[in-house]
Amino acid sequence: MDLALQGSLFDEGDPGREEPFLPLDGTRRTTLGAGAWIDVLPGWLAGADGLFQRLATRVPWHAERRRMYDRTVDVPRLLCFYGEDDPLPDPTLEAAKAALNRHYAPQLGEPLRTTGLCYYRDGRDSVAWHGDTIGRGSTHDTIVAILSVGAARPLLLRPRAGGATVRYALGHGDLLVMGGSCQRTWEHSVPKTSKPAGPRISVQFRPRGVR
Ligand SMILES: O=C(O)CCC(=O)C(=O)O
Ligand SMILES: [Fe+2]
Repeated sequence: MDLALQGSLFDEGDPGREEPFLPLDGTRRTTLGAGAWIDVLPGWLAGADGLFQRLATRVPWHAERRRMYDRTVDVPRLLCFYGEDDPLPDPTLEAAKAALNRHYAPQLGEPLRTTGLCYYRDGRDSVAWHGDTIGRGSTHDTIVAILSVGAARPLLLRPRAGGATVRYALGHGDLLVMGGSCQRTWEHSVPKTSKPAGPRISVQFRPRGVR
């Protein structure tokens, strides 16, 4: 049973209302090595049912196909990308970005500007091992902040140089921030699962020129 969808029956979500965010000085930082770190704040967004429901129904999700070697394959998740000048599809995302920037922009030296959305319909949807290395993530330290709503799915991280994989179960309303060299010295993935998994939406905030 999908608790996110079930909960949303009771919380229609008022788009004008800002859901409460926990203060970001409550994040717990884990140093991964090679200059990479992760900040985690479970339950950052309380009452995330409304946001899940609004994004699921109002975002113009689209499927993509990508060329892989000699064939074209379906990207196994739905996508929608908002550039830095695009209005976001929900005021709670504007509030999330503003809160992240109050906390992270001083240490990053620039604000998070773009918003990528991924919709994982069920356990067959996934993202393969990668770093966000299109653009400056391949050469410079940066920050990618992820707000996860809906069903819990594990986000895995592994060092490019080889070594143990670390696993974070990202639940409804949780925040995970990848920082430092994480995009170029580590990779991350959300693996497929054969266990029943409800829908999950991942919201990624990135600075200009990182993708
Ligand atoms: O699902 C997630 O939270 C991760 C998505 C991701 O890594 C990406 O879109 O680059
Ligand atoms: Fe990524």
